[in-house]
Amino acid sequence: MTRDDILAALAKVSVPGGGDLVSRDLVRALAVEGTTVRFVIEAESAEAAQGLAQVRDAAEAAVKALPGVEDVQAVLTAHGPKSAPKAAPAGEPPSLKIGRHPTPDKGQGPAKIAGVDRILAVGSGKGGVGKSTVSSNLAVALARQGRRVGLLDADIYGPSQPRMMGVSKRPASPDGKTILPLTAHGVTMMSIGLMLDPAKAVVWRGPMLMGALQQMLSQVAWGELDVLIVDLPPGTGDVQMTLCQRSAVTGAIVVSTPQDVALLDARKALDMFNTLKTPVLGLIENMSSYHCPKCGHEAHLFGHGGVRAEAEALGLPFLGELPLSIDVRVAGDGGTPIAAGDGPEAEAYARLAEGLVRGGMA
Ligand SMILES: Nc1ncnc2c1ncn2[C@@H]1O[C@H](COP(=O)(O)OP(=O)(O)OP(=O)(O)O)[C@@H](O)[C@H]1O
Repeated sequence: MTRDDILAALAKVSVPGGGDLVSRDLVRALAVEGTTVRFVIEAESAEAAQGLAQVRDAAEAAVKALPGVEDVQAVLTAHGPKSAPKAAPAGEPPSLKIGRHPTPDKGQGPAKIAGVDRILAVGSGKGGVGKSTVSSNLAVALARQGRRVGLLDADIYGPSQPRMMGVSKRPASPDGKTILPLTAHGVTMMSIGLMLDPAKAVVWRGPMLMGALQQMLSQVAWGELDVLIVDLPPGTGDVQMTLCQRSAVTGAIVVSTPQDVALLDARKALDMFNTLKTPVLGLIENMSSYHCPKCGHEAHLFGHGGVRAEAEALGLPFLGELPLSIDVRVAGDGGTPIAAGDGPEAEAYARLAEGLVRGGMA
């Protein structure tokens, strides 16, 4: 059983309004693991998604009928805001030149992004604590709650959102100036990883990357958004400074694991946001607890509760804890964030998103 076999089966599933799942380009993040097949059907709008429930059932049945397939999981999602621009056809290079020297700050102060109500920066003191995973899942969880959400991958040194959100198309730039973002799992998204030839990116120097970040902030046509989530690079560097000084960032969220070493670094990130006068909206503990899938025993591999205690000590809100789970990694690697499905991890993200909406942060 290959991807092509599965796509051939999905091409036989008709869609209301004409065509089939493949010819209408509705299948995303197709993943085959052993005898399990996972994919996402992404409708053009929330209304269209409602009418596709039967199509999803038919798609699952069609794939399940293939020899060698035992389990099929199809998730139905919708594009975000109706006004979201259409993506460029696959492979079409943008006419825009990305990457240039940054323009000097003329002292005009932080700028708002037209149509965007709030900008939330997600940072971490050290790499690998799950900042990108939290950013993408939080974006998807908020979109599932009806918020209009954008996700900017500002991790210009190692962009991971295209992989985590299952997007690889190049964004279009019809006028050579405006960049049209893409849509995935109900989230409007943009990443420098979508604009660059990966082989060339590595030879870029800092200033060129900073110029590219400025372009992403000022030239992407985000449309109307309740919240734009910005996935920062780890640590405390130029990107954080450029973002907080040039854009009207509503606030920052700092992600940490519970270990002491991670917390030590998280404090540095908190100090940096203080220096930049960006309000810290709260802390999140990732990789908090682990439930053994075999026996259900709960373990705390990196400790537990350290981030909550740190937030209390600093007088900052503690926004929530997210479990360590292999499914979170597999989902992220497969291009469908775990928050797009059901289960305890998706529920943890839904609770986190609810808290942010209740607090007026998203
Ligand atoms: N709660 C979790 N459970 C299991 N795996 C996780 C969890 N959170 C993140 N991961 C995995 O840990 C790895 C690092 O996560 P991620 O890339 O989100 O971290 P990051 O802090 O953004 O790192 P970077 O420094 O590379 O930007 C990824 O493989 C991700 O799938």
